[in-house]
Amino acid sequence: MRSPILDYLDAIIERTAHVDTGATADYIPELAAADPDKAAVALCTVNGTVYAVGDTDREFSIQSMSKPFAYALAIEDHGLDYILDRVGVEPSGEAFNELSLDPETGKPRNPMINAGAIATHALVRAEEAPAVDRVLALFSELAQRPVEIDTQLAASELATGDRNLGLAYLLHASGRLAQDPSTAVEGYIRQCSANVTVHDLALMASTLANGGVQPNTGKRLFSRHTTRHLLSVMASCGMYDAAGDWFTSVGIPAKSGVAGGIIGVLPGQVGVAVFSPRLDAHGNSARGVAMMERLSEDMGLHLMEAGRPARSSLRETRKEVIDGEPGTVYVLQGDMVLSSIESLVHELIENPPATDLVVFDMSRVDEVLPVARRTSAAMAAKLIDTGHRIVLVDPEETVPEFQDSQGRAVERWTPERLAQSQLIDPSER
Ligand SMILES: NC(=O)CC[C@H](N)C(=O)O
Repeated sequence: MRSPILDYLDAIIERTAHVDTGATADYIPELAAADPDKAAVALCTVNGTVYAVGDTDREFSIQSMSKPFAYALAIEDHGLDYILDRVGVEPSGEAFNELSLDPETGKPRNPMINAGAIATHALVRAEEAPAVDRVLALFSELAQRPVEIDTQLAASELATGDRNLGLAYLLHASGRLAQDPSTAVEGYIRQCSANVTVHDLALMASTLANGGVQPNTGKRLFSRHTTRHLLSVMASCGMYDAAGDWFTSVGIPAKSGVAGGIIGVLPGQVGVAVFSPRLDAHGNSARGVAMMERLSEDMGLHLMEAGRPARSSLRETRKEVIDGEPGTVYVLQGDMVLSSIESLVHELIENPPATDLVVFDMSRVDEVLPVARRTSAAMAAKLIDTGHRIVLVDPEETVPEFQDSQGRAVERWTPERLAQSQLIDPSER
């Protein structure tokens, strides 16, 4: 049976087929000659299954979508502070190939524009292998297949690469380039000429959605922290001078390339990739943007969407006689996140338990985030200080080492112990 997800992606291709504005990149002769009507879309959730439709076998150069991955590699090589000292993270509001550095710091403004990407490429450790080989090896790990350079394309871009060379000399003159200009530009252009499909890109993006772990091989390629940092930079700078338009309409971290690809990442959920070679004035795929807008709208990808308000974590409150003593049982449920712990604490403060014995039944709780643990430890201390005896029923050990914020251990019961000792006060039912 064909997956309805594939049928849905077919519909995305169909519904955006009429978008034929823009033109293929003309400053790289090989790209100018690309078939402009090719189109493909793919998605891959953090579970690792790729759904791809359209011209899915079509290989095209990764171009600027290589920048985020090379940047993450440089961070893993040197640590974030070292890289931040050399390349900024502020959106430039300028075209991707603008000949400019931040006038105050002399640094490239961010790693997603060419100035920052050339500087970043030169920062990738190259003692054991050329930086571009390490970047290619990384792409291959991400895509689960050997990714190779289109050498004809690389030669074509090098031949017309004056602007990037100009940028590299500018960086070099301000002491901001770790290699000599022509080596850096050649390596950077080869990095941009790696050939990929939307299938590859969806896997690459889903690794970022998955916090840096390739979902199928289980291999950690970037730390969680590097991944979070990278996605933040993609959100603010990934679409160049269209970053604001993009983030308000599509609302996910993304990166485009001048061959017509765009990747987008919904953290924790999914990586998406689209391909269509005609570019808009910002150098982003025109139909690709249209596809992404539809995907975002239909699948609710926008990060700023408030979503369903978090359900209260308090399922019910019961007054019971437990072991012959009156007690109050709070039955909690779901994930304990900021909003749910806040609603519980609010309830405990507005309607303090009337009994000394207070039981928190956490049998239905899935996960307790650190913020919820801290807040509940502080709340527990207040309840103990006001004379309450606290019992936790937590068979799944969602908080294995829970104590109140004064370091006092709280009592733990099994669900059976609670069930046996319960004698529900009929007047409360
Ligand atoms: N936006 C892009 O994809 C630009 C990449 C291209 N290789 C360049 O440096 O001009």
